[in-house]
Amino acid sequence: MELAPGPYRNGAETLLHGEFGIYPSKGTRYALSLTCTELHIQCLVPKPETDQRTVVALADVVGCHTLRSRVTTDCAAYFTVYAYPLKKRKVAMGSGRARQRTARTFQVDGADDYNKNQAVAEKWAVAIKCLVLGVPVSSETDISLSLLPRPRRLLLLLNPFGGRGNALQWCQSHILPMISEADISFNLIQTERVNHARELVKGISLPEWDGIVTLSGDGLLYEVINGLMERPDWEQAITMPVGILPCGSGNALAGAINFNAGLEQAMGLELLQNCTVLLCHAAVAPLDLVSVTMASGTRCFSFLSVAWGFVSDVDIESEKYRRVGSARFTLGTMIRLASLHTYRGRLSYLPAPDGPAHRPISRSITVAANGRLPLTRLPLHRAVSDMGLCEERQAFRHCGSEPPDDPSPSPGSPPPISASALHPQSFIFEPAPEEPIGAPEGGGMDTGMGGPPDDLLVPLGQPVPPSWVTVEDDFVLVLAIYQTHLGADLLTAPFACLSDGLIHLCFVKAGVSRAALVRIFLAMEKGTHFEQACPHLSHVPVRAFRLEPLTRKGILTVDGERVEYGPLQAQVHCGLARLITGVARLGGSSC
Ligand SMILES: Nc1ncnc2c1ncn2[C@@H]1O[C@H](COP(=O)(O)OP(=O)(O)OP(=O)(O)O)[C@@H](O)[C@H]1O
Repeated sequence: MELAPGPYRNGAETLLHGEFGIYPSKGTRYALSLTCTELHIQCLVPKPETDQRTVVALADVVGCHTLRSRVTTDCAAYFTVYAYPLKKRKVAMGSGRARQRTARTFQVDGADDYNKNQAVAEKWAVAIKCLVLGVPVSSETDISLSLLPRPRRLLLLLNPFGGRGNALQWCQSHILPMISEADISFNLIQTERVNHARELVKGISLPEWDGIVTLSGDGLLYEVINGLMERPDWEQAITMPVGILPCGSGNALAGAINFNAGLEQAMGLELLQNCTVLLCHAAVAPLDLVSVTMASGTRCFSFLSVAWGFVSDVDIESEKYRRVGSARFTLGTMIRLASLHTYRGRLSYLPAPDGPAHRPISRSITVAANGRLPLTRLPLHRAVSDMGLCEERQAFRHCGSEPPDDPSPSPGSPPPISASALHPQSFIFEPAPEEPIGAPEGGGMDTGMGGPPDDLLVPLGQPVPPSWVTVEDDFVLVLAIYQTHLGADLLTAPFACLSDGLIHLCFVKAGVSRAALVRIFLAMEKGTHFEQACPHLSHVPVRAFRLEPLTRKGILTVDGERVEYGPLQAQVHCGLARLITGVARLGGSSC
């Protein structure tokens, strides 16, 4: 193998260059070149008639493993690159897209000595893994194992009843194989009831985890965020990277993550695969949270939206059509359109000054009277984890023990995940003993909720400050949204960013025709609804708002979860949480 420091193609620096065989070997030889973004594979033997080159985008790669043959006389070493490129495929109703697993195994055989070949294979594997994880590598870098961070440990929380109830099946068939290839250690827990995830995260020992990932819709992540914020050490807890693998029906945050990564709008399995690939890439970005306070004094933290009127009506009323998946919203929309309601209310808001708001959050650890963090370390029994798998692979990789006859996992076949690893009853978790568990009806929580002070708000009983704007009117809908997506296929606020410090207050006033409303929602799929200049639709970027329903009955939701009906107010806290987005941006990091 030789290092080729010069530019390769399009000015991209070549980090590594080498000539290898392939497994299974048929005498074919390839030249491999690795740049920061791509792996170029050029066939050398047999010589192709044209300059045929396969380019693997590292954005589609999730991991790379080194392998050794069981045949002791084989002194070659091997490395396998796992990638999931998007492929067009024929589906029942036309054509769709899906990611297709490719596992290419290269044979390093330049030396007569296994150890020398192994060193080369490891160098390639480390370089590829560094690039996938966003660890900076250049042609000057001395590539060695020490560059790699230790494998991540993720707590996976799966709601078996989210969406159409596919989460467990998709987890086994798509998620676990991919994250195992990415060397992610996991502990998978199936939630058993409402607020179970919330209780779990209140009791975990933070240093044991590099992230908490929900496998469901947005509701489960809402529980996780609020569970973290309920902890006495919330300031520390909320810096825990959180992620979402969409198995729900709305999947709004997953839609936003997909959009943030520059990927084409996706639904269902394609969205899940996109988000799992991004999860493997580890990059974390700040995420705005909005503190919502209700008349009862209940306070909760929201990452998505507050909705009243048409949107919350459809969301809650369509719950009964859950079995049809995301189509429940289309069905609910048609039904709601047929009996369009208007709601009288008072909407007050503090307009945002021009430009994004990046107010630093002061963090100070809440310490108990004895000077220690007021949390007990609790046992999380690891009956549902991949520990066995990881240890096996580790031993195989570094000691060369138990090498397989066939070092290459056959393309398309995921690594073996034991079905018993997914047994629904196989974990025990003790909730934090010092705090009462459970929340008031409506998804909120008691006033003991931690979190930063809402310095822009005055108590709900008092008039809003004079700098606020108030609109009293009949509304068809009021939607405060802070992410781009209201559902995986609803690009409601295309201008929103994960941490712009803005609440995008959107409202539609009474008088809008049904046809105009349909046009707005149809255009929302592409995010072009504001271009229609509908006079009834308004958008104001704000820092805080107060909503006072003057109609006696109605539905209010926070992140799609129903909350108590009545006045509420909210303020944004810029970048309070951390979201696994998989794409490195300025100010981001890795989990
Ligand atoms: N085992 C369980 N049984 C019943 N409900 C559960 C269970 N686990 C979690 N939940 C609750 O299910 C609710 C809905 O879950 P979630 O929002 O994640 O899925 P969804 O509603 O299908 O998706 P979306 O919010 O994207 O529409 C959550 O509020 C959560 O509290």
